[in-house]
Amino acid sequence: MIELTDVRKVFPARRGAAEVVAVDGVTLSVADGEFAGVVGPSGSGKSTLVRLVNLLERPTSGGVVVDGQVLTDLDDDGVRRARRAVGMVFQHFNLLDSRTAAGNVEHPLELAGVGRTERRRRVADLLDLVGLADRHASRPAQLSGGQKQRVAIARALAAQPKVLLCDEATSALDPASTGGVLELLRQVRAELGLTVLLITHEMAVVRAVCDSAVLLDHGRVVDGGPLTEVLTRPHSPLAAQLLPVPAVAGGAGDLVRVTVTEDAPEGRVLRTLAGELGLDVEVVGGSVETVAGRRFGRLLLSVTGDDGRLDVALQRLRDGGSLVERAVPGDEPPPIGVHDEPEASGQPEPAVPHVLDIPEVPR
Ligand SMILES: Nc1ncnc2c1ncn2[C@@H]1O[C@H](COP(=O)(O)OP(=O)(O)OP(=O)(O)O)[C@@H](O)[C@H]1O
Repeated sequence: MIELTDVRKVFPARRGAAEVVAVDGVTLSVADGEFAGVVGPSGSGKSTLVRLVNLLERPTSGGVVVDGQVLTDLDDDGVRRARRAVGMVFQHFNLLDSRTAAGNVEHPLELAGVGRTERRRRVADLLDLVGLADRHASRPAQLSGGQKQRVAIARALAAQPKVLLCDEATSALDPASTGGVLELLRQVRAELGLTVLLITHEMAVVRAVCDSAVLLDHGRVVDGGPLTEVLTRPHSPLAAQLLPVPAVAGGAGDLVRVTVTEDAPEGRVLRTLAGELGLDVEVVGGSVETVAGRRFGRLLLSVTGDDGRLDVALQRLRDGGSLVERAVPGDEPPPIGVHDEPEASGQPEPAVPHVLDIPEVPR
C-alpha cells in the first residue's frame, strides 16, 4: 500500500532560477494490489511524485508510507533498506551495458548479499517470468527496446518488492512492444500481488492497464479515482483526458456530450433521442474504448428539434443512468500528449509518442 499525505516538494532557487514547487500538497492512496496511474501534462510533477514514493527525493513536507512503513521518519540508511521493498522501472531502462541480461538481473541481488546459488536460481526464474530465458547471455545492445524493458522489470523484481514504480516505462517503445510490456506488468501484478504506480503521459496506457488514476496539474491532484467512477463523474477533467471528445464549433443543433456504459449503451441513447422523441441526432465526435476492463464511450451529439422535447429527452436519459451534459465549443482542454513537447529519447529506438493503437491487454 502507498499513502502520501499532503506531500510537497520545493526545489530551492539556484543560479538565478526561481524556486520550483514541483509537488504541491498531494494526498494519494494506492491499495494493495492496485494498478494506479499518474497522468498530467509535461512539467506537472509526475516524475518528482514517483521519486518521492521511494524517497529518491525527500519531500519538503508531508508523509510517505509504503507497505506500512513511514519512510519519511527513517534516516538515510533506513530509507536505503526500505527501498528494497520498492522496485523501479525507468523510461530508458538504465541497464548496465557491460553486463548480460542475467548479469543485470543479478546485480541487485549481489548488492543485497544474496549467495551465488540462490542468485543464479532467482535470475533464471525471473528471466523465465519475463519471457527471456533464452536471452540470458545477451548484452543490452543485442536486445530490442521491449526486451531491454523486460530485463529491467526482472531486475526491479529481483529483491521481491511489494511495490513497483514505473516512470514512463513504455514511452520509448513502439506500440507492439508497449502492448507486450503492459501485458507483462499486468501479469506480474496478478502473479506476485504487486501494487503498481505507473506514470505516463499516454492515456492509452492508462486505459489498457490501470484500475485508478490521478490527474496532476502544476503539482496538484486535480482529479482522480477508480476509472469506472471517473468516467461517470460529471465534468471530470480526467474523463475528458481518458476519452477525449472536444466540442467542435458550427454544429447545426444543440451539442450534448453523453457517456455510454455497458448499462447505458449508445443504442439506448440514440433510441431515446431519435426514436422515442423524434429529435434529429447527428454523432459529431466520440470514442468508445475498453477502460479498466469495461466498455465506456463518450459521444458528442448535435441534436436538433423542439427545445422542450430535448429537455425531456435529457432528463429521460439521466433517469436511465446516463451521464448527459450540454457541451459548448472549448469546454474541454486539449488531450495530454497531443500538445506536450515530444521528449528526446537519447536512445537508438525511435520514440513513438502515439500509442492509440496499443493492442488491448487481456485482463
Ligand atoms: N532537480 C530539480 N531541480 C529543480 N527543478 C526541478 C527538478 N526536478 C524537476 N524540477 C521541476 O519540477 C517541475 C516538475 O517536474 P517533473 O519532471 O516532476 O514533471 P513531469 O510531469 O514528470 O514532466 P515530464 O512529463 O516532462 O517528464 C518542473 O517544473 C521541473 O522543471
